[in-house]
Amino acid sequence: MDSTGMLQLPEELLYLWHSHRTEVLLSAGILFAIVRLAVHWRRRKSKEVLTPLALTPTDEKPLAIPLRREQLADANHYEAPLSRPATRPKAGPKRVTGTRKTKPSSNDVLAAVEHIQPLVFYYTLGGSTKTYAEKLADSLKASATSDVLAPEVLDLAETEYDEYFLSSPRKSGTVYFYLLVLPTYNIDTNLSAFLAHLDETHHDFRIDTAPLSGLAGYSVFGLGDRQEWPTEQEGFCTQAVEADKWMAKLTSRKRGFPMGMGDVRSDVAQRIEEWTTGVSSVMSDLAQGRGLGEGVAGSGAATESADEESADEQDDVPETAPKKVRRKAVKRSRTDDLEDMKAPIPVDFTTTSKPASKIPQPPKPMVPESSPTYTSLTKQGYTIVGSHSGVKICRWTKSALRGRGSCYKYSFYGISSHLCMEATPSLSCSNKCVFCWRHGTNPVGTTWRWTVDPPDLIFAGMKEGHYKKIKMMKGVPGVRAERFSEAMRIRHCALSLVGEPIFYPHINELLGMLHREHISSFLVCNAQHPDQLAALGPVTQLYVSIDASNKDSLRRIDRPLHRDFWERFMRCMDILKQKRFTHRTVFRLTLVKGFNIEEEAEGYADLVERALPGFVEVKGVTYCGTSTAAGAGLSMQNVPFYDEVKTFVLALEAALQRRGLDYGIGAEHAHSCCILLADRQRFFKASAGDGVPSWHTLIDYPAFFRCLESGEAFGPEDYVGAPTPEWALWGKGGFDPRDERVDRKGRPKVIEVVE
Ligand SMILES: Cc1cc2nc3c(=O)[nH]c(=O)nc-3n(C[C@H](O)[C@H](O)[C@H](O)COP(=O)(O)O)c2cc1C
Ligand code: SF4
Repeated sequence: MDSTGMLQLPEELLYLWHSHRTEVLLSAGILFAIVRLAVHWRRRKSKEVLTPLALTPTDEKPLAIPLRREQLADANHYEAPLSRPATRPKAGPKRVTGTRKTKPSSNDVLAAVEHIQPLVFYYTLGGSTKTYAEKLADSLKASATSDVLAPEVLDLAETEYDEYFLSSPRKSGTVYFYLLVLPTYNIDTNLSAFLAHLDETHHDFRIDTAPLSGLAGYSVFGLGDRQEWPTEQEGFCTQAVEADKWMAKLTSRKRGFPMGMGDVRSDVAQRIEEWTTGVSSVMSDLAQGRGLGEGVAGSGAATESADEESADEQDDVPETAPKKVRRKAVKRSRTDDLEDMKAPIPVDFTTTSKPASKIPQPPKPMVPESSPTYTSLTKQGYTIVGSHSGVKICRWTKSALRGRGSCYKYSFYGISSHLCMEATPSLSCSNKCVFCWRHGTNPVGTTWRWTVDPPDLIFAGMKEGHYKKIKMMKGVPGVRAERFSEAMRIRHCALSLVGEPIFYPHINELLGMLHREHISSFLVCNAQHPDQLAALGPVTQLYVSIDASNKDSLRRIDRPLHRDFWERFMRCMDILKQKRFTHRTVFRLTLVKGFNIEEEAEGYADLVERALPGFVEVKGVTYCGTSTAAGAGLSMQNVPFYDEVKTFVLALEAALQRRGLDYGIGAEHAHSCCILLADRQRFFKASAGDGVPSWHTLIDYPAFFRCLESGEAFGPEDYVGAPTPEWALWGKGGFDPRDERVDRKGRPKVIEVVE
């Protein structure tokens, strides 16, 4: 190229650029894009190779957890509750993935299990706890089977807590039941460290809330010294109580049997023996696949009394309203015939003499399973027995099981509420009292027009229903082992739940069955069935509800279905006067402010003069808040204060004395707003020991059964019991100081003594 050509080259290039620049730029862009895509694709490929595919086996070791809980992932334990993220979580909203895990129920845990392995843990300083733990183990060993193996005994001082108390031990086909036998020391010991470990495990946010839920169950027994630490508030067995509390949380309430407690200076041997029997039977139940109880894991389904409505006892309340009273004019049969009644024959309780219908209707069940009444009653906690009877455990029974006091019948007559069954053989009644607890769906009537269940079926069904409900209490916190064991033998029956017990044609046979099993009977009737009252056989204590002192008041408050209700009522007074020689008779007055208190003391005194009952129980009404009550114009305003009940009782006592009747105040139970007047002639007498006269309102139950079995005639004076306890006398409040008093939330309450 010459020099001229050289000079023209830039011009040529510029010309070329101007004429082809679009194509050049486009081609360069495409080339660049291709290169970028190629680079990107290569990078992605290399990334995928670095991360193994899900579920692909890898040789990489899992990250070690730099904490003291490594063994949680150990194959000998249930799944590790710790889950630590391998990478730092990104900031931003938390994303939750995966499926919701349900907690294993006791039955799930037991599904594939062949044996129960009891583990006995103990702690000791002085040696006594070790001795009892070994005795326990020997006893369990003696009764060991292929289902419930002989126990292993472990000293907590030599046990790795993490091995047993961080997750449930696991062995194929075996599930463990922990038995903890613990003393209490108010000084720092290894036991304090053990309790701290349980506390820490429960509060450790990294650990599952119930890491020991894989256990079949657990139970704790405490040894303490009552001489130095008389009550739980003062320190008796507090460390065992604490262990029980933590174990309940860690196992998700798998308390298999209530906590037992024994005093090393007195009853420990007996208490631990009872507890051993209890835990053995629970383990056998578990081995036979019966689970820990009904309802929920650990039988904790039963309502916790501390949280429960503070409804007062619901006994002795009569029936609610019928829509329409249907009179069945069957001729009144003689009560003597009731005993022999085998077929369901309608019994007429009225005094009308209408001829019977030409075409008799076949009797129907009173409360069929398909009826709304059945649903309503079972919802309220009643167990329906057969077709017309019911049983329910009352709040006092639950309270007594937890050592929190019995009902007023304990203070007045010596009935421990945890030994008491509340039942009725007739859910139907012939009144519709304004203060009735039932919610308006109950059967009512003046005649028995339903099928009649045989008494043995009723008796067996009542007991079964009662024990079933008691058993449901075994996992409830605070239930005392010895009371739970005692409760498995019914000693008293309050035939008063709802309805009218003497409505049932075979009431005497049913009473006979109770008495043959040495179960005492308290029967409450509504003073509307004089013939049945006259024919009533032996009863330990016979109540008649006296809800008013005159006809108008009675109509207003009881709203009776019988037209001749007042005549019936007065006839019952006369029958009761006769019965005072054979029966321990009681007037039950329920005071409703604005209905039956004001200016009625004189009228009630007249009734007492007519019937001469052994006792007059005066009780303020308990407001049930139902629509029935509201419809009758009842509100909290109608519930008298205890002071008002006291004022009334003093007025009644004075009115009785003016009539020359020697009644005095024998006992009180301020908590139930209840006061007892008693016939001084019969129940204020010299004590066997010191000869000093005092009130004797308690009942000698063994003497009652002896009288009954002797076949001789006997009266209420033949089974008068020991003196009324000091704390139950007038002015002392009536709360047994040995029981713990708590408020509605279960917190200890200061005892207010009424002076
Ligand atoms: C220093 C000391 C403190 C105690 N503190 C309590 C206590 O607070 N509450 C209790 O109920 N018993 C208490 N006790 C009683 C023991 O719990 C009881 O004697 C138990 O049987 C001891 O068990 P061990 O012999 O296996 O160590 C205490 C005993 C001692 C020696
Ligand atoms: S008498 Fe029995 S059923 Fe009635 S409140 Fe007392 S414990 Fe309960």
